[in-house]
Amino acid sequence: MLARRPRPPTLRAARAVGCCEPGWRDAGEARGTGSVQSMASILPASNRSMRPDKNTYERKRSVYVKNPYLEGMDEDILYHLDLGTKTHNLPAMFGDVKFVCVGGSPNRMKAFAQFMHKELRLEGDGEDIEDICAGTDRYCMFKTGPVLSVSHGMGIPSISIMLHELIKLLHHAHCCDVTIIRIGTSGGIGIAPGSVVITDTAVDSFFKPRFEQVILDNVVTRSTELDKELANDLFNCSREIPNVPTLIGHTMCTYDFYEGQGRLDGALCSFSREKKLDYLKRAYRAGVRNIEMESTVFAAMCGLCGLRVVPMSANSVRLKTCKLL
Ligand SMILES: O=P(O)(O)O[C@H]1O[C@H](CO)[C@@H](O)[C@H]1O
Ligand SMILES: O=c1cc[nH]c(=O)[nH]1
Repeated sequence: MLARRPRPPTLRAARAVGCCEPGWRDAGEARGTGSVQSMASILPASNRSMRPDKNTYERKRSVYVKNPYLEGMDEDILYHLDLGTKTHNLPAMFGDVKFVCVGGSPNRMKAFAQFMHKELRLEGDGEDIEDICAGTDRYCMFKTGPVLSVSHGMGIPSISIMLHELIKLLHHAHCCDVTIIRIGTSGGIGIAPGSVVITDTAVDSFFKPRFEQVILDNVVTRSTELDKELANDLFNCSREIPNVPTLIGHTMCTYDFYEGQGRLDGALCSFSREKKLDYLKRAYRAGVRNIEMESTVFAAMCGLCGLRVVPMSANSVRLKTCKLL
């Protein structure tokens, strides 16, 4: 581990990522305990290079967009966030953002922002924190100090629309050295219910570390490389938290909650219980410890645009350890 730089005073007290705070659970999903991670301990710590252009902390790592058309545009409207470059002063509103935490549900992300507000000991109780995207009901966004908490809905298409606009927002706001963490739920494979999986590799349904984006009528394969040092930092933080089993493992990202994850209780099911078990066991042998629905595109897009990125999910159990024997 490389030597840490001194932390900004506003963040010294940051204790973060409260997955077990009120609002963490969605109706209908049985989930166990979440985790509380120390965000203070994962402040920009390294001078190691990272995609896409080997920038270092000493030189500040900007949030990139990779779209030659954007620069020539008179105005950029972030439709689904209800924000824009002409209607809002994005640098003033968001220029100090250092951490972005995303998750599927609006209530969870609001509860998380309120939790962070208290952890950072900011003025007031944070209960009246406002949804910055209230003008649209697509996504919710809350800001407390340097932490942005954003909902992304379910699945790759939903999170990818949000990420396009979020990344442009961070770029327009001139943010640098931004860490992004998905604090989600997942189905665990061969691990204790309620444990938290910090993803080291996001894989697709074929257990491959890739994200296939259809662009026009081409399939473009993108890397799902994650920030291993951030994953290790988060894991080290988890050691400070009793009673929340935490591990680092591969996360499988599927396009569907039911058939895609081997569920027998969807409206459609064309495979046997044995086939399901065989698939989940093969996933386990490939290093997969949990399943969710966003990690590959999250890794691919954020990695390409210069953010430190890691998905992290608390899990209910899809395949019990005893079934692996
Ligand atoms: O808990 P969130 O963040 O919504 O994520 C998980 O839960 C949803 C399915 O219930 C999928 O989006 C999956 O990735
Ligand atoms: O995608 C998901 C999310 C939560 N739990 C699951 O089993 N799968």
